Amino acid sequence: MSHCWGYGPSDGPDKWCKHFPIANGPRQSPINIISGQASYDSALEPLKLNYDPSNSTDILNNGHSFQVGFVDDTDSSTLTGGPITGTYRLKQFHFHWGASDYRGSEHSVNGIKFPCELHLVHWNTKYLSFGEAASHPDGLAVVGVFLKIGAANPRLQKVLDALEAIKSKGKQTTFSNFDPKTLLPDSLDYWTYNGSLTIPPLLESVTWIVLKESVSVSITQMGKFRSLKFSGDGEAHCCMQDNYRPTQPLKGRKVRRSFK
Ligand SMILES: NS(=O)(=O)N=C1NCCCN1
Ligand SMILES: [Zn+2]
Repeated sequence: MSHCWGYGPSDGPDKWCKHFPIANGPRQSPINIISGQASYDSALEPLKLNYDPSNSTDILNNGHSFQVGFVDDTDSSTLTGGPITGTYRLKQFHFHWGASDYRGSEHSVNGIKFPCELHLVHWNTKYLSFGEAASHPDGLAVVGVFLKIGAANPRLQKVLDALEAIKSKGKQTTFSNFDPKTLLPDSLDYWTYNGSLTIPPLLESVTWIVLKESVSVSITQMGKFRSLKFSGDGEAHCCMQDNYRPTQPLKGRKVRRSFK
């Protein structure tokens, strides 16, 4: 699993533009969501998330986060409605988090960062694959969910317990029968805007759907995220934390909200 990029002083977000010039493009993510400037759009439909737990396959430490993968060869785990047209298939979910409870999310709301942010990554089935979809402006849809310090979240526990087996880069293990819908808050009210992947290649192909309501995570549970390593076995230990990109300029984009 070789990357020329990371989150450190020599390969972090400020350096990504060297290999990925789109880093300075017109629709980069994440952004700071200024709630008072997000206009209500009554044409925005409710989100429809239909996931089949049997589609979950594995959990992988990819050296910059960890991800839970899903079988995406049928329309059995999909996102429809919301700001998107057509059917988008769930490919994987992953998280971004900080070294402290005061940072870690990628998006922020009125300048406030959360300790962690969940991303559920979907691709438009008008294209043949995730890779093909990722190269088109309407190719991807990522649902972002903020995690806020509070009571321990029992719905996170199966994911966090699996981290024991994937501490270092490249480690992977089976992760079956998991319904990612259990990670979502009660309300599916959302903000939406046109953006990009927040990790290289930073492709400007993402319709972002950021939920207004957060879910809880305890300080102890945050410690489990931070127990992962960016480094592989036999490499100098480097704790996996602060794996978030700072917010990017809006460059004239409008953020819409689905709620009054
Ligand atoms: N953080 S992000 O925008 O979701 N970026 C991703 N890049 C690779 C595929 C999954 N997602
Ligand atoms: Zn992400």
